Amino acid sequence: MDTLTRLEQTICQRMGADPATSYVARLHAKGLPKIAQKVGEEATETVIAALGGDKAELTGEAADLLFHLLVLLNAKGVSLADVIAELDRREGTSGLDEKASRSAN
Ligand SMILES: N=c1c2ncn([C@@H]3O[C@H](COP(=O)(O)OP(=O)(O)OP(=O)(O)O)[C@@H](O)[C@H]3O)c2ncn1[C@@H]1O[C@H](COP(=O)(O)O)[C@@H](O)[C@H]1O
Repeated sequence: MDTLTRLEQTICQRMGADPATSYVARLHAKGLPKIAQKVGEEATETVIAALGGDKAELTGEAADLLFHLLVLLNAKGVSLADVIAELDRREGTSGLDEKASRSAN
C-alpha cells in the first residue's frame, strides 16, 4: 500500500480518537471551517516556500499541505481513490485543449 493511502486510512481511524491525544481528532472536533482554513494556510506556506525557501522547506510545507488536504477530503467523504480516478480520467488530455474546449462552449 502506498504512503498516501496508508495516511488516508490512519486519518480515517484517528478522526474519532480523543482530541487530547490526536491532532486529526482535534482538527475534526474544531469542524470543517477550521480544517478548510488549515488547507488554505498550508497552501499559502507552500507558495511562500516555493518562492523564497529552499527545497527542504518546500518539501516540508508540501507534506503539511497533502496531509491537511487528505483530512479535508476525508471530512467531506471524498476518497483519495476518487481524486486519483479524476486524475486518471484527465490523463492524456492537454490542459490547453481542455481550456480551449470550455471557451468554445
Ligand atoms: N502527517 C501528519 C502531519 N503532518 C503535519 N501534522 C501536524 O499538523 C500541524 C500543522 O502545523 P501548524 O504549525 O500549522 O499547527 P499549529 O501551530 O498547531 O496550528 P493551529 O492548528 O493551532 O492553527 C502540526 O501540529 C503537525 O504536527 C501532522 N499530524 C499528523 N500526521 C499523520 O497523522 C497521523 C495521526 O496523527 P494523530 O491524529 O495526531 O495521532 C500521524 O501518525 C501522522 O502519520
